[in-house]
Amino acid sequence: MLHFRFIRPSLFTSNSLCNLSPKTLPFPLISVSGIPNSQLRSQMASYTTSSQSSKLLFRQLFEKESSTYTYLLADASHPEKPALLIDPVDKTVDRDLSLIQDLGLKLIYALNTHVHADHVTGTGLIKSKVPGVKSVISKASGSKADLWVEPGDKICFGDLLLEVRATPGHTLGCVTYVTGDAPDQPQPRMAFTGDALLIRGCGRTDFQGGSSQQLYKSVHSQIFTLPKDTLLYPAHDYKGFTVSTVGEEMLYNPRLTKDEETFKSIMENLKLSYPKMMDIAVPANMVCGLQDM
Ligand SMILES: N[C@@H](CCC(=O)N[C@@H](CSS)C(=O)NCC(=O)O)C(=O)O
Repeated sequence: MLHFRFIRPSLFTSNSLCNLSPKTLPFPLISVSGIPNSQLRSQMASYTTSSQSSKLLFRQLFEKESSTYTYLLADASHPEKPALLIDPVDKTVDRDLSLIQDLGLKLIYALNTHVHADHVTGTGLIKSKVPGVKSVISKASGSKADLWVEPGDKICFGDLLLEVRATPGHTLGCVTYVTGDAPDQPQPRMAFTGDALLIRGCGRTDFQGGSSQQLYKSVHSQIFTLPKDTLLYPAHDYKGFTVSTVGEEMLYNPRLTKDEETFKSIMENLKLSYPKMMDIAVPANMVCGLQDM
C-alpha cells in the first residue's frame, strides 16, 4: 500500500497547496462511465444554494441515509474550472461525479473534515473513478490520505482557497475549512464545520478522542471569532436546516451559547446511541474509504 504523506517542499513560501496549481498538474478531465444519467439524477436531492461570489460555483448535496452534506466548490472563472468536494459519501459518489461532469468541472481534491463514524467516505471510490484526484484530511486524524493538512494550511483551487482551522472535540482530528479572507474571495466567508458545529447543535464528544472541553474551546476560538455574517455549512443536519451564520449560532445555539460547565454537562447527558455504521465506517475511513483501491 502506498502512502503519500503531505510534505511541504522547500520551494513553498507558505504552508499551502496553492502551489499545486491545476495549471501545472496533469489532472484528467472527469469521466464517469456506465451509469445512466436518469438513474443518477433520481438520486440527486434538491439541496442547492446559489453562488456566494461571481467566481465561486457552489452546491450543497445531501445523502439522506446518514443525513450528510457534501459540498462542491469550484472556481468557475478559471479556464480549467478546478473543483473540490468536501465530505463526499460513498453511496452518492456517482451522483456527485455526474454533476461535476455536467458542469464541466475538473475535480482535483476530495477533502474530509474528519474520520466519520456514521458513513463511509466517498474519497477512495472517487480516486478509483477519477485518477489524479488527491484525498485530503488533517494530519491529526491519523488517517491515510494523499495530502495531510495542518492548521493554517491553504488549499487552492484556481484563484480561490480554503484555509484549514483545527476544531478538535468531536474527534481529535476535526478541521473546519474556511474560504479566504480577501476581497477576491467569496463574500461573506463560508465555513465548512464538519461535525464540530451543527446548526443549533454540535457533534457528540463521546468517542474517537472526543472531548467536550476541547470542542467548546474549538468552536469559541476558531469559529465564533469569524465575522458574524460567515455562512456555516455543517457535515450533517437532522432537522431540515441547510445553512446558518456565525452570528446566528452565537445567539441561538442551545449548547454553545452556554458557559463551559453547562456545555460539558449537556454533552455528558446526550444519551445518543452509537452510529449504526460505526464499526464499518471508522476502519474504512482510517484509509480514506478504500484509499488504495
Ligand atoms: N443515528 C445516526 C448517528 C447520529 C449521530 O450520532 N450523529 C453524530 C454525527 S455522525 S458521528 C453527532 O455528533 N450527533 C450529534 C447530535 O446531537 O445528534 C446513525 O446511527 O448513524
